[in-house]
Amino acid sequence: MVYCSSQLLSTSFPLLNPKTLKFDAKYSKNWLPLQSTEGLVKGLYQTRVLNLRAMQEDKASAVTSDGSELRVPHVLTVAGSDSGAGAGIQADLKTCAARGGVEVVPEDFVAEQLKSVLSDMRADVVKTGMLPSTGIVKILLHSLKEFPVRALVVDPVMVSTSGDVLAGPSILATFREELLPMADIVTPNLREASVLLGGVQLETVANMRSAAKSIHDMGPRNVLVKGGDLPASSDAVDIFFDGQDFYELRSSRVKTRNTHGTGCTLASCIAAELAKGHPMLSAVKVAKRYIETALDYSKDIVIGSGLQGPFDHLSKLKRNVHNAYVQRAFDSGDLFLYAVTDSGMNKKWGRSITDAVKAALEGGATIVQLREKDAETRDFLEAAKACLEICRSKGVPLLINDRVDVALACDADGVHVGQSDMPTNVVRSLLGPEKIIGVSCKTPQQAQQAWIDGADYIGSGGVYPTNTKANNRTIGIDGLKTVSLASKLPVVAIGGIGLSNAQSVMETGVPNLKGVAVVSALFDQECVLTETKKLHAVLMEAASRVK
Ligand SMILES: Cc1ncc(COP(=O)(O)OP(=O)(O)O)c(N)n1
Ligand SMILES: Cc1ncsc1CCOP(=O)(O)O
Repeated sequence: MVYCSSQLLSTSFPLLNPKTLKFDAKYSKNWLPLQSTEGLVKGLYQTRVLNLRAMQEDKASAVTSDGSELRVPHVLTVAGSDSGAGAGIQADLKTCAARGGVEVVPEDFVAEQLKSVLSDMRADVVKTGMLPSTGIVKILLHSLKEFPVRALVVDPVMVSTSGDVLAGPSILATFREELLPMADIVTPNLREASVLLGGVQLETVANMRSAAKSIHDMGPRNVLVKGGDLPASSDAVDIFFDGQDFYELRSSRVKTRNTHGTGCTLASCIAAELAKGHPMLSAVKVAKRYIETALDYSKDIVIGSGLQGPFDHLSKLKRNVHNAYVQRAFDSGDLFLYAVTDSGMNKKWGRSITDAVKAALEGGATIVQLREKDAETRDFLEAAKACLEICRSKGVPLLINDRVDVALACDADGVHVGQSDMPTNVVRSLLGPEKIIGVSCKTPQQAQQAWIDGADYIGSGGVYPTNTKANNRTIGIDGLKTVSLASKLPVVAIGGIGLSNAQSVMETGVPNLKGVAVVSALFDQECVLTETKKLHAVLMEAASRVK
């Protein structure tokens, strides 16, 4: 069995002497030159190899009874880290272990590691996974007495997915008698709960409740019996018992083979929430929701061909995991012919938003904004999703007017906001660095602020009077020039612009004025396609003159 000490050391102590746990050049001397000359990646694998190598080095100097040197074979693996553990350094380690190349780390070594980490980093919460020997459990308990933590989360890993019991009778007794009484929460699945209780059958939610109670009697402050393996259950039901009340925590069962590591993940998430200071029940609820979401995001991922596959822990950080679309970077040229929709106008002419957007794209629109002032949220979202598909097929960005929530929900390319909408810096923090943000500006100060707050472009106007937006102050061509000259961001002109005046707007000659944004000139017209084509031609003509 490989009990990899580098799990404990990997992130914090890359070049440690395993005996003293101090930095020791001895453990780097053979390694660093190789690393620097070969340009190898530093990181997890380096640590693991070093630890193995370090341990082996000490052994290599041992002498056998007949006086000859006991030479332990060394394998140096130079590879990447595969978090799925099927390839890379993890596969190398497992293979070496299988072939007799790695040994279980000595208990005093684990004790030293725990001491080093707990005394130095003052952990808030400790979470345990598979503990391979009674000695190591005892060392852990001893360390926790010496360096108390706020909470101990015990994931009693005792039965493998294939059903093998990983913990022998003596370790089981230590779990029951010593580890569980110190735990703030223990999180057995059905098989582990059954093993802890001496082999009782657990087949119903009622069984799970009595198991939670019996395990609680062993001493942990809280028990979570996980019912993922409960037969004939459409929900994933877990029973949480805090010694007083039972809570039946249900989530929908995600149909996927990618469930490898859910137990470790759930317990780690509970630990993370506790470390942040959250109460136990809410930590458990968050963890359960996190698992459900991550499983759902990863349900169709295909990695490996075994019975179980890994899921994507970082799905929350990646919007729309299923969507292979990679948004291209914003280009100020996108502002050339900016089509801004208006549901009232399209309704008046008897067409859907999607038909209107299709026609505008066909006519040459280079960016689209959905400005659906009267739409119900759900209809707006549906329209946005449909238009997004159309725009993406043409490689044209689609922005949402005002509604950051709608943009996030459909993963639109960005948002346009006005001076009384959500502040631009808040929009940026919600949307992240890649999305496009436009801001309406009528003054140089607003333009300066938009730049500071992280906008990508500004919309400036109304250049001319308009019937589309009520009570909108007109700034004229001069106002547009003043704002554009002051702006560090590209500018699109808006307000009352159409075939008759687009050329005058573009001929202002301010270099960062990149195009015109229009509503009625395209959408309050019988044929969107024709009008867009005509406006595109006018803009092209103007652009050729300016050059
Ligand atoms: C490109 C572009 N420029 C300006 C506006 C106006 O936005 P805002 O000031 O938020 O007013 P409403 O559009 O919300 O009425 C715009 N939408 N697009
Ligand atoms: C939304 C907006 N913001 C400033 S003017 C305006 C309306 C533009 O519409 P139109 O192009 O029909 O004048």
